[in-house]
Amino acid sequence: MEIVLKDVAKRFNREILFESLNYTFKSGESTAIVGPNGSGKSTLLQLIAGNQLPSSGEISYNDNGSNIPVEDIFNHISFAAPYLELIEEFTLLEQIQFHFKFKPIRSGETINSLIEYSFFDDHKHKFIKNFSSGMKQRLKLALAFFSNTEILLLDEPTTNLDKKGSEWFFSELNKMDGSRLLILASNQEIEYKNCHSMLNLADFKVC
Ligand SMILES: Nc1ncnc2c1ncn2[C@@H]1O[C@H](COP(=O)(O)OP(=O)(O)OP(=O)(O)O)[C@@H](O)[C@H]1O
Repeated sequence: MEIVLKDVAKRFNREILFESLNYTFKSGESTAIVGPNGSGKSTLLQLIAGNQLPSSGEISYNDNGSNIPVEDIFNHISFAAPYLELIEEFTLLEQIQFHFKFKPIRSGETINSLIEYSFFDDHKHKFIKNFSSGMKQRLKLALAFFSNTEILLLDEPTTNLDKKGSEWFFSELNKMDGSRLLILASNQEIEYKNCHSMLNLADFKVC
């Protein structure tokens, strides 16, 4: 899998976040997207996920020589971010079952193994609306890690996680399937220090 950004620019009204962005993300590689607050890290993830369109330029997705249309890329992506919502009216179990109706679960894993591995055993029937912000973030990450998708997008992954949650996150990140394509947006070096490469949006800011 390759995600190719060709001359990508994004602006909101008169504010140009970045332009002339040329970059190729590849399977088996992890890339950190860094840059100051407001430089467009989250926006770039939204473009890559196909949730927003670039103002100019092109994003293409190539899987072993065949092009994946942007409207299908959702099937290949797991995306965890503090601003992406869970379904508050669901219980934990319902949320997980619902998620895996759309994305296959990783080989060898089950809903129960996800619950156990992510320390949710005592919360199976608790409503998402009653989860703490750290529990919600841990659940979003667990759903992304346990989904059998080629592309993993993470935005500020340790937001709201306590020490145990952060340790859990880093151990899961370390044992991630090496064939996945990881893009991690962050302001915190501890989150992205093990990424193979870094894309600094400050380098693509219009002066
Ligand atoms: N839908 C929108 N309409 C108008 N402006 C927007 C919209 N979404 C984002 N922006 C603006 O784009 C800029 C980049 O926002 P973004 O959240 O992508 O930055 P970021 O690098 O992720 O920031 P942070 O480090 O604070 O998380 C900000 O100035 C933001 O206000």
